[in-house]
Amino acid sequence: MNIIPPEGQRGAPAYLGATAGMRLLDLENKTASDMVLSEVSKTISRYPVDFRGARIISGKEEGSYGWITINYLLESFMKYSFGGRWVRPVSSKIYGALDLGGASTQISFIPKVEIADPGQRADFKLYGFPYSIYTHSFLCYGQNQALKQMLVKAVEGKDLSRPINIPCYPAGYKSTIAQASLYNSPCTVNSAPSSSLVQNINIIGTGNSTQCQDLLKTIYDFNSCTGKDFCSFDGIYQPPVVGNFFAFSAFFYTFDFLNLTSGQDLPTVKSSIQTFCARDWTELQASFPKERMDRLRDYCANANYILTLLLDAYKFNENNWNSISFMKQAADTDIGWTLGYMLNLTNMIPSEAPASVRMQSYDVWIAAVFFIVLTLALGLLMLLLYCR
Ligand SMILES: Nc1ncnc2c1ncn2[C@@H]1O[C@H](COP(=O)(O)OP(=O)(O)O)[C@@H](O)[C@H]1O
Repeated sequence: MNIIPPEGQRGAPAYLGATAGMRLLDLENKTASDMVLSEVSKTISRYPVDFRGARIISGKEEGSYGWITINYLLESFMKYSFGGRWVRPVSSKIYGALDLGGASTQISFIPKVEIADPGQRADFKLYGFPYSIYTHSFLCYGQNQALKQMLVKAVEGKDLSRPINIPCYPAGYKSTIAQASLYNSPCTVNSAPSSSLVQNINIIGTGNSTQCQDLLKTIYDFNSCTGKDFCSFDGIYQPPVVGNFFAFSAFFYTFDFLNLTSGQDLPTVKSSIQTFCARDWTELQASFPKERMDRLRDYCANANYILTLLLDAYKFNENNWNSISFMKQAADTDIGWTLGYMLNLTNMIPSEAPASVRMQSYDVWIAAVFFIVLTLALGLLMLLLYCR
């Protein structure tokens, strides 16, 4: 309400889209998630805007709208050639999107090969050109749920009366967690032991990147990809990654905190994360007194999670690592699925190329030069005729 001028508020379309946190609640307790949506709808309806509804968007929508957002902001879809024709954009100029949330993560890009699984394909027609993108959203692999899965794996089969070492937490970090809290999500509930979950578990951080990555790799099911040609994990089809990517939201937050968003190569990234993880917890707190404690504790775990997700799951490697840009914004606008959602629902991106289009500045410049030359030539001709 602060941003939209009062005279524009009543006509301003407003939508609420909910993502993976609500998808999980919907699985756990549908009545509760319906109540949340109905309450937020009631509240937003009281505002003087054109509210058009609240709903949980699908993972496919979340992945697709993130991809639309970045390419819209970078103007990858718009190719208008001199002469007034729209030409097909160069596909290498179209970016892939990597989004990491709290409860899910999305990967979307235009692959080199035909997309073999229609379940992971989204088709669009934008400005007159068709696009088929590969997109997949992994529920339970957002960073909060991934770390919960990591803790479950760390305590599995251990004697819980003794302290448990957690290599993903900074060296010297100590805490006590309720056993039940590890299994209070649809992402981990099926791993709960049959005994009652009443123990309190003492955990100790050991800050070891290599062991942390080994532990994190156990949360993916790579076996279900055995024998499949193109597969990331959990048996999910994924063609080889190709082209340039933007990695945003939590990919950015974690790498920004570790000063790793300036295009560092993979060995540098790995060694920075290793050094950060090995730092003593007391010293870390003293060095970052303003940082939220839970975030400071999780940066080591999240950074290693990002490495395993990009390298082991999505199969980026040392050669194409630098095709990933870790960004928060493009064209001074925050990147995420929300802008793409809005552009789609308000039909801001036409599916057909506009019949008449504004001239691009380059074309205007050429036209101006042409006009001046023509005027001068005509002037000279008239002068010549007059003198005769
Ligand atoms: N400024 C920040 N610094 C570090 N981590 C953040 C920041 N903002 C959000 N996060 C973390 O990034 C993850 C994704 O956040 P967000 O994109 O808001 O969530 P979601 O996509 O699940 O709605 C969460 O784990 C959240 O705790």
